[in-house]
Amino acid sequence: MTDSSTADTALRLDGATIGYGDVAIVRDAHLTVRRGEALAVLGANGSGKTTLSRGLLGLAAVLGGTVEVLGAPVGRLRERGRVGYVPQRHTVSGAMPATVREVVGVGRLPRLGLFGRPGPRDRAAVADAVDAVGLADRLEDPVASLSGGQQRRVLVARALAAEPELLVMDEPTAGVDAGSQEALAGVLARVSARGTTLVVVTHETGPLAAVLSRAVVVDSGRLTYDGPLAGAETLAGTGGHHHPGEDDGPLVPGYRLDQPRPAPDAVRVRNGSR
Ligand SMILES: Nc1ncnc2c1ncn2[C@@H]1O[C@H](COP(=O)(O)OP(=O)(O)OP(=O)(O)O)[C@@H](O)[C@H]1O
Repeated sequence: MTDSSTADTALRLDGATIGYGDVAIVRDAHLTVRRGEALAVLGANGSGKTTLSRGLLGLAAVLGGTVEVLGAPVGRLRERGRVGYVPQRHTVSGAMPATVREVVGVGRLPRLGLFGRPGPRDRAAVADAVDAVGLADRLEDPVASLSGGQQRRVLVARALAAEPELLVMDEPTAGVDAGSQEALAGVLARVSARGTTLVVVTHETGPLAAVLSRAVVVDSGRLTYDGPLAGAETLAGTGGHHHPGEDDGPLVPGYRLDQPRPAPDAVRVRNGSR
Protein backbone atom coordinates (compact mmCIF):
# COMPACT_ATOMS: atom_id res chain seq x y z
CA MET A 1 0.00 0.00 0.00
CA THR A 2 1.23 3.47 -0.70
CA ASP A 3 0.27 6.99 0.15
CA SER A 4 0.06 8.07 -3.46
CA SER A 5 -3.02 10.11 -4.02
CA THR A 6 -5.42 8.72 -6.58
CA ALA A 7 -4.88 11.71 -8.85
CA ASP A 8 -1.21 10.83 -9.27
CA THR A 9 -1.78 7.13 -9.62
CA ALA A 10 -2.19 5.51 -13.01
CA LEU A 11 -2.37 1.93 -11.76
CA ARG A 12 -2.84 0.28 -8.43
CA LEU A 13 -2.83 -3.45 -7.88
CA ASP A 14 -3.47 -4.48 -4.33
CA GLY A 15 -3.22 -8.20 -3.74
CA ALA A 16 -4.48 -8.69 -7.27
CA THR A 17 -5.04 -12.19 -8.57
CA ILE A 18 -5.74 -12.29 -12.29
CA GLY A 19 -6.66 -15.18 -14.53
CA TYR A 20 -9.17 -16.83 -16.76
CA GLY A 21 -12.35 -18.54 -15.59
CA ASP A 22 -11.42 -19.64 -12.10
CA VAL A 23 -7.77 -20.31 -12.94
CA ALA A 24 -5.40 -17.87 -11.27
CA ILE A 25 -2.35 -17.02 -13.39
CA VAL A 26 -0.98 -13.87 -11.70
CA ARG A 27 -1.22 -14.10 -7.95
CA ASP A 28 -1.26 -11.55 -5.16
CA ALA A 29 0.32 -8.73 -7.14
CA HIS A 30 1.04 -5.41 -5.44
CA LEU A 31 2.01 -2.57 -7.72
CA THR A 32 1.51 1.18 -7.84
CA VAL A 33 2.44 3.08 -10.98
CA ARG A 34 2.41 6.85 -10.94
CA ARG A 35 1.18 8.83 -13.88
CA GLY A 36 3.92 9.47 -16.39
CA GLU A 37 5.99 6.42 -15.46
CA ALA A 38 7.23 4.05 -18.16
CA LEU A 39 7.12 0.50 -16.84
CA ALA A 40 8.56 -2.62 -18.43
CA VAL A 41 6.90 -5.94 -17.59
CA LEU A 42 9.56 -8.63 -17.96
CA GLY A 43 9.56 -12.38 -17.48
CA ALA A 44 10.00 -15.73 -19.16
CA ASN A 45 7.56 -17.22 -21.66
CA GLY A 46 4.33 -18.18 -19.97
CA SER A 47 5.15 -16.37 -16.72
CA GLY A 48 1.96 -14.31 -16.88
CA LYS A 49 3.05 -11.00 -18.41
CA THR A 50 0.27 -10.92 -20.98
CA THR A 51 -2.29 -11.97 -18.39
CA LEU A 52 -1.16 -9.14 -16.13
CA SER A 53 -1.46 -6.61 -18.94
CA ARG A 54 -4.85 -7.98 -19.99
CA GLY A 55 -6.00 -7.65 -16.41
CA LEU A 56 -5.39 -3.90 -16.67
CA LEU A 57 -7.81 -3.74 -19.56
CA GLY A 58 -10.58 -5.91 -18.21
CA LEU A 59 -9.65 -8.64 -20.73
CA ALA A 60 -8.62 -11.10 -18.02
CA ALA A 61 -10.60 -11.57 -14.83
CA VAL A 62 -9.67 -10.07 -11.49
CA LEU A 63 -10.19 -13.09 -9.22
CA GLY A 64 -9.04 -11.47 -6.01
CA GLY A 65 -7.76 -8.19 -4.59
CA THR A 66 -8.18 -4.99 -6.51
CA VAL A 67 -7.01 -3.51 -9.80
CA GLU A 68 -7.54 0.22 -10.22
CA VAL A 69 -6.84 1.98 -13.49
CA LEU A 70 -6.77 5.78 -13.66
CA GLY A 71 -8.52 5.95 -10.32
CA ALA A 72 -11.38 3.56 -11.04
CA PRO A 73 -11.79 -0.18 -10.51
CA VAL A 74 -10.86 -1.90 -13.75
CA GLY A 75 -13.81 -2.12 -16.08
CA ARG A 76 -15.55 0.85 -14.49
CA LEU A 77 -13.66 3.52 -16.40
CA ARG A 78 -16.31 5.31 -18.38
CA GLU A 79 -14.29 6.96 -21.12
CA ARG A 80 -12.68 4.07 -22.96
CA GLY A 81 -10.29 6.24 -24.92
CA ARG A 82 -8.31 6.99 -21.76
CA VAL A 83 -6.58 3.60 -21.92
CA GLY A 84 -4.92 2.43 -25.14
CA TYR A 85 -3.87 -1.12 -25.95
CA VAL A 86 -1.57 -2.62 -28.53
CA PRO A 87 -2.10 -6.39 -28.34
CA GLN A 88 0.53 -9.08 -28.80
CA ARG A 89 1.66 -10.49 -32.14
CA HIS A 90 -0.92 -8.63 -34.03
CA THR A 91 -0.61 -7.23 -37.45
CA VAL A 92 -3.45 -5.87 -39.47
CA SER A 93 -5.08 -8.59 -41.50
CA GLY A 94 -3.68 -8.71 -45.00
CA ALA A 95 -7.19 -9.18 -46.28
CA MET A 96 -8.39 -5.91 -44.81
CA PRO A 97 -8.82 -3.43 -47.64
CA ALA A 98 -8.34 -0.43 -45.40
CA THR A 99 -5.93 2.45 -45.59
CA VAL A 100 -3.61 3.55 -42.81
CA ARG A 101 -5.85 6.58 -42.23
CA GLU A 102 -8.93 4.36 -41.87
CA VAL A 103 -7.36 1.90 -39.45
CA VAL A 104 -5.94 4.66 -37.29
CA GLY A 105 -9.27 6.50 -37.49
CA VAL A 106 -10.93 3.53 -35.79
CA GLY A 107 -8.71 4.24 -32.79
CA ARG A 108 -10.28 7.66 -32.49
CA LEU A 109 -13.84 6.30 -32.19
CA PRO A 110 -13.85 6.08 -28.37
CA ARG A 111 -13.28 9.82 -28.25
CA LEU A 112 -16.25 10.63 -30.47
CA GLY A 113 -19.56 11.13 -28.74
CA LEU A 114 -22.53 8.92 -29.42
CA PHE A 115 -23.47 9.61 -33.07
CA GLY A 116 -20.37 11.76 -33.08
CA ARG A 117 -18.76 12.64 -36.34
CA PRO A 118 -15.08 13.27 -36.58
CA GLY A 119 -14.29 16.98 -36.40
CA PRO A 120 -11.09 18.86 -37.16
CA ARG A 121 -9.63 17.93 -33.77
CA ASP A 122 -10.25 14.24 -34.44
CA ARG A 123 -8.72 14.43 -37.90
CA ALA A 124 -5.71 16.22 -36.46
CA ALA A 125 -5.32 13.54 -33.75
CA VAL A 126 -5.33 10.81 -36.41
CA ALA A 127 -2.81 12.68 -38.57
CA ASP A 128 -0.61 13.36 -35.53
CA ALA A 129 -0.69 9.71 -34.49
CA VAL A 130 0.34 8.56 -37.96
CA ASP A 131 3.01 11.21 -38.07
CA ALA A 132 4.30 10.12 -34.64
CA VAL A 133 4.97 6.60 -35.89
CA GLY A 134 6.73 7.91 -38.99
CA LEU A 135 4.14 6.82 -41.53
CA ALA A 136 2.75 10.19 -42.64
CA ASP A 137 3.77 9.45 -46.20
CA ARG A 138 1.77 6.20 -46.16
CA LEU A 139 -1.50 7.69 -44.91
CA GLU A 140 -3.55 6.70 -47.94
CA ASP A 141 -1.82 3.38 -48.59
CA PRO A 142 -3.57 0.05 -47.93
CA VAL A 143 -2.21 -1.36 -44.68
CA ALA A 144 -1.76 -4.69 -46.44
CA SER A 145 0.99 -3.08 -48.51
CA LEU A 146 3.11 -2.30 -45.43
CA SER A 147 5.75 -4.50 -43.80
CA GLY A 148 4.94 -6.35 -40.58
CA GLY A 149 6.89 -3.79 -38.56
CA GLN A 150 5.10 -0.92 -40.22
CA GLN A 151 1.76 -2.59 -39.54
CA ARG A 152 2.64 -2.77 -35.87
CA ARG A 153 3.38 0.93 -35.99
CA VAL A 154 -0.07 1.45 -37.52
CA LEU A 155 -1.54 -0.36 -34.51
CA VAL A 156 0.47 1.84 -32.18
CA ALA A 157 -0.86 4.87 -34.05
CA ARG A 158 -4.39 3.47 -33.72
CA ALA A 159 -3.92 3.35 -29.94
CA LEU A 160 -2.36 6.85 -29.89
CA ALA A 161 -5.20 8.37 -31.90
CA ALA A 162 -7.44 8.34 -28.85
CA GLU A 163 -4.77 10.30 -26.95
CA PRO A 164 -4.75 7.78 -24.11
CA GLU A 165 -3.51 8.66 -20.65
CA LEU A 166 -2.28 5.09 -20.21
CA LEU A 167 -0.88 3.01 -23.04
CA VAL A 168 -0.45 -0.74 -22.54
CA MET A 169 1.62 -2.52 -25.18
CA ASP A 170 2.29 -6.23 -25.45
CA GLU A 171 5.61 -7.06 -27.12
CA PRO A 172 5.62 -4.03 -29.42
CA THR A 173 9.08 -4.79 -30.79
CA ALA A 174 8.75 -8.56 -31.24
CA GLY A 175 9.36 -9.58 -34.82
CA VAL A 176 9.77 -5.99 -35.90
CA ASP A 177 12.57 -4.88 -38.23
CA ALA A 178 15.37 -2.74 -36.81
CA GLY A 179 14.13 0.44 -38.51
CA SER A 180 10.66 0.04 -37.03
CA GLN A 181 12.10 -0.77 -33.60
CA GLU A 182 14.03 2.47 -33.66
CA ALA A 183 10.96 4.36 -34.82
CA LEU A 184 8.91 2.80 -32.02
CA ALA A 185 11.49 3.72 -29.40
CA GLY A 186 11.34 7.32 -30.64
CA VAL A 187 7.54 7.32 -30.54
CA LEU A 188 7.43 5.96 -27.02
CA ALA A 189 10.01 8.48 -25.85
CA ARG A 190 7.86 11.34 -27.20
CA VAL A 191 4.62 9.88 -25.84
CA SER A 192 6.26 9.40 -22.46
CA ALA A 193 7.63 12.95 -22.51
CA ARG A 194 4.05 14.19 -22.98
CA GLY A 195 3.14 12.51 -19.71
CA THR A 196 1.42 9.39 -21.00
CA THR A 197 1.91 6.42 -18.68
CA LEU A 198 3.43 3.42 -20.45
CA VAL A 199 3.22 -0.25 -19.55
CA VAL A 200 5.27 -2.33 -21.98
CA VAL A 201 5.33 -6.12 -21.86
CA THR A 202 8.57 -7.21 -23.45
CA HIS A 203 11.08 -9.99 -23.89
CA GLU A 204 13.79 -7.73 -25.11
CA THR A 205 14.38 -4.45 -23.40
CA GLY A 206 17.25 -3.49 -25.67
CA PRO A 207 15.40 -1.34 -28.18
CA LEU A 208 13.37 0.42 -25.50
CA ALA A 209 15.88 0.57 -22.65
CA ALA A 210 16.24 4.34 -22.94
CA VAL A 211 12.49 4.85 -22.52
CA LEU A 212 11.61 2.37 -19.80
CA SER A 213 12.79 3.56 -16.42
CA ARG A 214 11.24 0.97 -14.16
CA ALA A 215 10.64 -2.74 -14.46
CA VAL A 216 8.69 -5.47 -12.80
CA VAL A 217 9.56 -9.11 -13.32
CA VAL A 218 6.84 -11.75 -13.41
CA ASP A 219 7.97 -15.26 -12.52
CA SER A 220 5.40 -18.05 -12.45
CA GLY A 221 2.65 -15.56 -11.80
CA ARG A 222 4.40 -13.68 -9.00
CA LEU A 223 5.98 -10.24 -9.13
CA THR A 224 9.53 -11.02 -8.03
CA TYR A 225 11.17 -7.68 -8.77
CA ASP A 226 10.10 -4.05 -8.88
CA GLY A 227 12.75 -1.42 -9.40
CA PRO A 228 15.04 0.22 -11.91
CA LEU A 229 15.19 -1.48 -15.28
CA ALA A 230 18.91 -2.06 -14.95
CA GLY A 231 18.43 -4.00 -11.72
CA ALA A 232 16.00 -6.44 -13.32
CA GLU A 233 18.83 -8.30 -14.97
CA THR A 234 19.71 -10.31 -11.89
CA LEU A 235 16.22 -11.56 -11.31
CA ALA A 236 14.13 -11.96 -14.42
CA GLY A 237 13.32 -15.53 -15.24
CA THR A 238 15.27 -17.02 -12.37
CA GLY A 239 12.89 -16.48 -9.51
CA GLY A 240 15.54 -14.52 -7.68
CA HIS A 241 18.05 -17.38 -7.61
CA HIS A 242 20.39 -15.97 -10.15
CA HIS A 243 24.08 -16.08 -9.40
CA PRO A 244 26.21 -13.44 -11.04
CA GLY A 245 28.44 -15.02 -13.60
CA GLU A 246 26.00 -17.72 -14.57
CA ASP A 247 26.02 -18.18 -18.26
CA ASP A 248 22.58 -16.86 -19.00
CA GLY A 249 23.52 -13.49 -20.38
CA PRO A 250 22.56 -10.02 -19.30
CA LEU A 251 18.95 -8.97 -19.43
CA VAL A 252 19.68 -5.35 -19.99
CA PRO A 253 20.48 -4.21 -22.56
CA GLY A 254 19.36 -6.59 -25.21
CA TYR A 255 18.07 -9.21 -22.87
CA ARG A 256 16.21 -12.17 -24.28
CA LEU A 257 14.46 -14.88 -22.38
CA ASP A 258 13.05 -16.78 -25.27
CA GLN A 259 16.11 -18.90 -25.71
CA PRO A 260 16.72 -22.10 -23.77
CA ARG A 261 18.40 -21.29 -20.49
CA PRO A 262 20.18 -23.49 -17.99
CA ALA A 263 17.88 -24.37 -15.14
CA PRO A 264 18.64 -22.35 -12.04
CA ASP A 265 20.09 -24.36 -9.19
CA ALA A 266 17.11 -23.82 -6.96
CA VAL A 267 13.70 -25.23 -7.71
CA ARG A 268 11.64 -22.68 -9.54
CA VAL A 269 8.50 -21.33 -8.04
CA ARG A 270 5.70 -23.73 -8.95
CA ASN A 271 4.27 -22.86 -12.30
CA GLY A 272 0.88 -22.09 -11.00
CA SER A 273 -2.35 -22.57 -12.65
CA ARG A 274 -3.73 -22.39 -9.14
N1 LIG B 1 -7.25 -17.36 -22.35
C1 LIG B 1 -6.59 -18.16 -21.50
N2 LIG B 1 -7.25 -19.10 -20.79
C2 LIG B 1 -6.60 -19.89 -19.91
N3 LIG B 1 -5.27 -19.83 -19.68
C3 LIG B 1 -4.56 -18.93 -20.37
C4 LIG B 1 -5.18 -18.05 -21.31
N4 LIG B 1 -4.22 -17.26 -21.83
C5 LIG B 1 -3.06 -17.64 -21.25
N5 LIG B 1 -3.26 -18.63 -20.37
C6 LIG B 1 -2.23 -19.28 -19.55
O1 LIG B 1 -1.66 -18.34 -18.69
C7 LIG B 1 -0.29 -18.60 -18.49
C8 LIG B 1 0.50 -17.33 -18.69
O2 LIG B 1 0.34 -16.89 -20.02
P1 LIG B 1 0.70 -15.42 -20.48
O3 LIG B 1 0.36 -15.32 -21.94
O4 LIG B 1 0.12 -14.45 -19.55
O5 LIG B 1 2.28 -15.42 -20.29
P2 LIG B 1 3.37 -14.50 -20.92
O6 LIG B 1 4.35 -14.27 -19.83
O7 LIG B 1 2.78 -13.31 -21.55
O8 LIG B 1 4.01 -15.46 -22.00
P3 LIG B 1 4.59 -15.14 -23.46
O9 LIG B 1 5.83 -14.38 -23.24
O10 LIG B 1 4.83 -16.51 -24.01
O11 LIG B 1 3.54 -14.39 -24.19
C9 LIG B 1 0.07 -19.72 -19.45
O12 LIG B 1 0.17 -20.91 -18.69
C10 LIG B 1 -1.08 -19.79 -20.40
O13 LIG B 1 -1.30 -21.09 -20.84
